[in-house]
Amino acid sequence: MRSGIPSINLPAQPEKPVPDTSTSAEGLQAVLDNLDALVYVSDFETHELLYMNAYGRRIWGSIDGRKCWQALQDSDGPCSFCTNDLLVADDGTANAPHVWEFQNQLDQRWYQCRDQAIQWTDGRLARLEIATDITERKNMELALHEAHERARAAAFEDELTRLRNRRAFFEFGNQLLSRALRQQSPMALIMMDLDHFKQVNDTHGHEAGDEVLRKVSSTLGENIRDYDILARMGGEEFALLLPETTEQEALDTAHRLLSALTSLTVGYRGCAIQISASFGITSLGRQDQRLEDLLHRADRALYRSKELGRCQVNLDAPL
Ligand SMILES: Nc1nc2c(ncn2[C@@H]2O[C@H](COP(=O)(O)OP(=O)(O)OP(=O)(O)O)[C@@H](O)[C@H]2O)c(=O)[nH]1
Repeated sequence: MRSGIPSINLPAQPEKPVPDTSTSAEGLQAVLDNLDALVYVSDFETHELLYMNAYGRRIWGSIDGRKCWQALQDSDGPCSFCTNDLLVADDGTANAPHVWEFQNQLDQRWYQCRDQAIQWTDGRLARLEIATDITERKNMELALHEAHERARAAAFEDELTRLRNRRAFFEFGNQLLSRALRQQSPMALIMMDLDHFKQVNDTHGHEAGDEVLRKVSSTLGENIRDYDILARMGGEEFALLLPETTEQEALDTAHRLLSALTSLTVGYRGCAIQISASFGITSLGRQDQRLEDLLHRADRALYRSKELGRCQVNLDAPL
């Protein structure tokens, strides 16, 4: 029966004997020198290079009596990250191969290294390393990691002002609250809302309003401590959580911030925009368990500031 595969007739070739190099030194040399990976052997104690295949010699040059740290890393002594200690057990027997990833200092490429202790041809203990270039994969991993970190940071950042956003306020605020409760240390919260901000938008336009929000944010940021949590909670409302801060210190801070904001002039397309803000303050009370307890009181104090004519600071103390 005919199969569906067309057959071709090749002219008869005279049979040539193929030399069996599969186990000869020549054959092994050909394999090692065509390998797409670095293979080297060095003396376990002196670090002198005993062998390096063509892949390695192309990148790091010939062995020439050099030590592995001279040829491969161009360093002044044995590498601080040398893995030799991991390759031999306390009783002198060889451990399982140690596999790790590492960026070479000379060519800056990433390698996955597979290290093991072996007995060299003259009987001495040696280190065998086989290293494959994983730079492309590593760069992709690093790019992914960076993108992930950026996305994470963006999820906690207010896009317009670069301050922390509401989500970040609760995330970090709850951590600070837990610590304050545990250590029974003082803490205060200031809520702040710009006055008649709608008029800024209506008079100068939304972009001018955005510029005011940015300038207000940087002014607030310049007037607080590194460990205070400042966040834009939405619109023209800001929250400032002050760890290790008493009620009186929070009052002083709020007055200082109010003064900084009322002295601020925001320039926008030839216009000088002046602003003011209302503040509400509270401090951590004995019965408080949640951030919302403080937010509720600070909001009430802020509302009072608005009701009493704006551009002022009011306090709602805990029971
Ligand atoms: N430019 C700009 N405006 C915003 C943004 N978010 C909220 N707003 C505006 O902020 C204004 C808030 O107005 P209101 O809630 O009436 O408050 P207000 O005018 O500040 O009045 P009081 O708070 O009572 O003093 C509105 O006009 C919103 O459109 C923003 O990201 N950019």
